[in-house]
Amino acid sequence: MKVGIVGAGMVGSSVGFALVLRGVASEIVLVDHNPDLAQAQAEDIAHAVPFAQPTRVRAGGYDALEGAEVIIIAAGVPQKPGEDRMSLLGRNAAVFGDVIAETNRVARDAILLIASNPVDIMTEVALQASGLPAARVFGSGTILDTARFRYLLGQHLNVAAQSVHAYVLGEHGDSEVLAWSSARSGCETLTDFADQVGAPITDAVRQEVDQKVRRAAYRIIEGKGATWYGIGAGLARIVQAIRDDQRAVMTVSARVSEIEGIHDVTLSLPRVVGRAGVAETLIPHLSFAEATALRASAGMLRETAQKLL
Ligand SMILES: NC(=O)C1=CN([C@@H]2O[C@H](COP(=O)(O)OP(=O)(O)OC[C@H]3O[C@@H](n4cnc5c(N)ncnc54)[C@H](O)[C@@H]3O)[C@@H](O)[C@H]2O)C=CC1
Ligand SMILES: CC(=O)C(=O)O
Repeated sequence: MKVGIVGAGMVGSSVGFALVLRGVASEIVLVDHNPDLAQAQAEDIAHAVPFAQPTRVRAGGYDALEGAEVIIIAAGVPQKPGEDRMSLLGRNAAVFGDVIAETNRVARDAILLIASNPVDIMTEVALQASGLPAARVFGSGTILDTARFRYLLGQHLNVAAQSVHAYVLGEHGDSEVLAWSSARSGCETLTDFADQVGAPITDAVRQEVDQKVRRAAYRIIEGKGATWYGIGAGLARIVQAIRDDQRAVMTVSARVSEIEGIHDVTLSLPRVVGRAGVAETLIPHLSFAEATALRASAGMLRETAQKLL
């Protein structure tokens, strides 16, 4: 599969690297408005190929994206320490005007996979600017927050994160909702599993995990300037689900006609992802508090998108 990456900075290069390590793409093309950067990243990533999987890695202009089946968009600015994702909106929406016009021109059949922040609104911008079907324009959404949630629960329960089934819903951002009530480990409810292994989920544990998930980006950006490994791996995992038509359930950001009384909003819910993109949206059972928080998150995203578009 040919995969295009627009924006060859930390996120773009990390997903390129992860695609090579996982052997997901036969060809990767990096595009950036700084062509020297794209060229240098492509060369560096290509040098990992002999240690990984056969992949052609190159840099190019937009014309080089012709024939790409998936285009990942990670162009724009990242947060500075202390800055929230929403504050990037004006700057990144301006970048997307040019980017989507170009991807439309050269690769209208591609799936657009959005990573730039604020990712839910940027996905809505890409959806409207491209005019493509909603199934083929979606964002990484809370795939990273869900990974953070599963990892932390796995640590608490002393079990593999892969055996923890728990989702973060709504905005990829401050209003996100950790769906504790539907979380499972193995086939047990989270609380049953936790009690059996002697690691109960107390209020203090909930609070600590919630803050560690919700504040992860702020903490990491404070320490190293940006985040890239987690999202790089997550984006490569989504591309793999598309390439192999896996119909894997993932929390990605896409348009839903209605959720918790809010209409036509783009946010993360558990979704079936396969060759055609988003094949199904699942509406989870939530506690009253979770449903209320999801309504607030959806309402905020809808209002923000309406003001912008
Ligand atoms: N969805 C998620 O979970 C995550 C999203 N992000 C977001 O990803 C985006 C990229 O972050 P980084 O890679 O750290 O930033 P970066 O600054 O390292 O890379 C961004 C790249 O975009 C390029 N660019 C800017 N305007 C462009 C245009 N018009 N056409 C082509 N390329 C253009 C820049 O030259 C730069 O190389 C940010 O918005 C950041 O907030 C970052 C981490 C996680
Ligand atoms: C930067 C960002 O969105 C994250 O690491 O969650």
